[in-house]
Amino acid sequence: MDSSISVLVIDDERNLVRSISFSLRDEGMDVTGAYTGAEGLAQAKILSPDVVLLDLGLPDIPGLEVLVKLKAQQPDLPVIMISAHGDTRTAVKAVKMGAIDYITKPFDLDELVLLIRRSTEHMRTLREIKFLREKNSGTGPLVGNSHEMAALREAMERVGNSSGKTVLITGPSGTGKALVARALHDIRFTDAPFIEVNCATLPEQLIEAELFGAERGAYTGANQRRSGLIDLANGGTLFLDEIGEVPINLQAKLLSFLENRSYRPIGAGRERQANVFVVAATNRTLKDEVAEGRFRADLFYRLNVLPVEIPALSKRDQDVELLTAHFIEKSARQEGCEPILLSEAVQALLADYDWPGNIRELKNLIERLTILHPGKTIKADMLPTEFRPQNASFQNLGGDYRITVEDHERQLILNALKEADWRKGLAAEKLGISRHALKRRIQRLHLENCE
Ligand SMILES: Nc1ncnc2c1ncn2[C@@H]1O[C@H](COP(=O)(O)OP(=O)(O)OP(=O)(O)O)[C@@H](O)[C@H]1O
Repeated sequence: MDSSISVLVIDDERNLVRSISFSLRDEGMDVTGAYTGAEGLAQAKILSPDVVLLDLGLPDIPGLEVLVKLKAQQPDLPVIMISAHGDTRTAVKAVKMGAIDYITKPFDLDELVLLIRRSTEHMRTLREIKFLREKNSGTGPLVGNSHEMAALREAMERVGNSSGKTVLITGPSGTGKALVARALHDIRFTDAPFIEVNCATLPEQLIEAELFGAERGAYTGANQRRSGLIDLANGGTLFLDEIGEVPINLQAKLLSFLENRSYRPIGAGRERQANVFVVAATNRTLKDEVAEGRFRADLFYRLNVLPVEIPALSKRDQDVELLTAHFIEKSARQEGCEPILLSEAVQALLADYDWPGNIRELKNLIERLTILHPGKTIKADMLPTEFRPQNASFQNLGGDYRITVEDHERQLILNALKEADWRKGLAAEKLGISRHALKRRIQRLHLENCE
């Protein structure tokens, strides 16, 4: 029951207001009716409702004008427009002017209930993001409300405010290592250089000269003295991204620099000093690299003094919803369009997905959907194929999309579990998903007691 949702219906058709009120109250919502624009505006001021249903054709003030006034009173109030059949143009205009969505008369009351729930949920998430952003302004633009994220923020505060000079950030690709590196720099310094070096993209022959610098004539083509990036980072941060890719023959020189912050540019007679905070990052397991002989053990231990680990997104699925809402808002701002909305089926599919490309994959997906379907409600068949459950039919669904997908999923999972004699690892393999994803689905579909 949605006892916490209060709805203001502004429409001059008294019968319609009555039947809407009846249905919504049945769903546990608080409903107030207003029959003119002026009355609606006054009620909105007194009640501060969670959502407003606003008719476009009111007798006293045009619906669009009421919308503008409502948004001026309460900018983040979700307003759903009610449009007459054939007036889609004005309804679309209203959405461009800030309404969250519209529904056309005659409409199905179940559809209206869904729309209200989705709109209030969307608004709640946006408010939560705003709140978290303000709360976390000390640790930069990191979004996420999972325990893992809280632990990460704590570790960052500790490391950023410590006197430690070397940090190693580890985590799979796309989890936010570069973002964390920048945030650590921002905690430690207010106005200092932040120099980023991607050790994977620099050609092996150039990396030494780039990092340490070179004297004129030190090698063929060195026509003038060249400052190294370490020199440029002096007094600030040197971010060594993809540290696992540093060629083995350069690792000793790097180690020596990390130990005493002194280095010798190529061809130079004397050593130089640089006071830099070194933040290194890798998506490799450096211990394995050491075991395989590709990474020096002493360099690994020197780097690993202050480790910061970022877990894969699949290990903190609690963050998916907030990150999704964050990227929806950001992409809409970037594209200058209304934010997309996600249907319940899509929300369920995103929550279940394993995100092998982590946050980068989620960000790219939302950007793509925003560009392709600006301001639209995203349905399951608009998602790339990897998001859709195998063998589920997406044609001709008509009814409750989520339930239909869930039925397919439940049946597939039960079949796989039975075939695998209830061994989850084997069943997950048959389904082509991870054991972790299978466990989550078993919980969501309440299949725990079927064994
Ligand atoms: N917690 C977060 N909140 C908001 N945005 C995030 C978060 N984590 C990552 N991102 C965004 O996701 C994208 C990928 O992050 P980033 O480039 O920092 O990952 P990475 O771990 O350094 O990846 P790689 O190992 O491939 O270099 C970036 O656009 C980043 O801004």
